[in-house]
Amino acid sequence: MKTIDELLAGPVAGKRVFVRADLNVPLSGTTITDDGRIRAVLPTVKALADAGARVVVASHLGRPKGAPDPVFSLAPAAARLGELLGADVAFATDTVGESAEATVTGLADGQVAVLENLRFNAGETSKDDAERAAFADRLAGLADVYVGDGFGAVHRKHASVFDLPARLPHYAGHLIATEVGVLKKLTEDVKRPYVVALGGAKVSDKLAVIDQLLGKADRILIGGGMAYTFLKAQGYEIGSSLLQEDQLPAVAEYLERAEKTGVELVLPVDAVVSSAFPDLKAKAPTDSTSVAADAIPADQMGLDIGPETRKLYASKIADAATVFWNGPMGVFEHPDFAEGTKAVAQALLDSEAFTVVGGGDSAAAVRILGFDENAFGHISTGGGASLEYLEGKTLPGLAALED
Ligand SMILES: Nc1ncnc2c1ncn2[C@@H]1O[C@H](COP(=O)(O)OP(=O)(O)OP(=O)(O)O)[C@@H](O)[C@H]1O
Ligand SMILES: O=C(O)[C@H](O)COP(=O)(O)O
Repeated sequence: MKTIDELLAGPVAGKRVFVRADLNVPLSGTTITDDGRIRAVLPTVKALADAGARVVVASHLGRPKGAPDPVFSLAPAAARLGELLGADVAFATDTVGESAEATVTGLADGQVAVLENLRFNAGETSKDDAERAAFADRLAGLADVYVGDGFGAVHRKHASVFDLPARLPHYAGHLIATEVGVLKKLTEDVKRPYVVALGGAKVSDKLAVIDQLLGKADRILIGGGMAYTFLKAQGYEIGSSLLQEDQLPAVAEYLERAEKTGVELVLPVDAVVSSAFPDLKAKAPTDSTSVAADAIPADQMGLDIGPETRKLYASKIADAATVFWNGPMGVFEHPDFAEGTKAVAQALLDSEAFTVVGGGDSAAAVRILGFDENAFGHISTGGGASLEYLEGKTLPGLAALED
């Protein structure tokens, strides 16, 4: 994989450099609640701008449905990037249309522009190769060189991640180089006991990862939204908690396999439940209570791991040599459901283990809940991406940078 250092070793001034970043930051309205992913791509953007490149930054944000949707605009991220750079950052109100073309044409050497959300175009995420290729062709028209630095999205076979680098000279940015360097160590020589804690809300993506992790980790602790599919597979009532019904047979098989192979697959023994999903903006107090995992009332939903589970998971982390944690244990954005995530973060810090925290929201949770991010071994900007990397999968966005 050629890195940006090779690009910077040659003449870059005046070149239009397309930086595929992951600016998928958590938002409350238009307010960015954690800018970690923007800060993470700064070294690449700054190095290119300082070398006189015309830097075109592109990213997705959230999961819009292939058409413009103001809720998912990258305008707040572009503004924040400008603040962090201490420079004016131009913003194109589309991705490949008139605004993008005019914005890129108007860039002077050393200036930075951000394009609107790539996923406002159906071609970005299309499963149809030709549709993705057509969109990638249009993106390629905006640049001379491609720098891949959106580590959080390298597991996606999307036009800007996979198809575009094939059309331009391509390099890995500083963030991707750093992320791969650290995660590689976990695949090559992992110190045991190796404990993986999984949570979050992208249940369908992350359940599949367990299949592979069963052959690698010594213990897997399950929290967040995915815990309820496991509890349901055990025959428990889970009320209106998140459920991935089509995965129930797979989850039952994981439980069986873990038992046979001696991997500890640890499930919550209690949960913090509420009658409704909380208002994350007003953060008004809720009717939350803690109940045993086998006693979730039919009209309630599980939104965090309970106090006994917190103790249990802390004890399972205490003697680990390596811990990889992806996905908040609960809806940490509301104080009534943040204790599980806090407890796991604290357990990582209390252990002697090499700790890796992966995921946009997981990393944000650590910072928002007041932990010192430098106290962890590595905070990865990728959740699904880091999990799939650890599985040993070929990631489209890394493979595309390789030749
Ligand atoms: N029990 C639960 N029910 C519903 N949502 C939950 C639950 N537990 C956690 N969450 C939500 O999960 C979200 C984060 O999930 P996600 O899978 O996106 O994690 P991540 O660390 O950002 O990983 P990635 O980078 O792959 O997105 C948080 O916004 C949190 O509120
Ligand atoms: O948050 C993430 O994990 C990345 O930004 C990828 O987002 P996605 O899961 O919507 O593809």
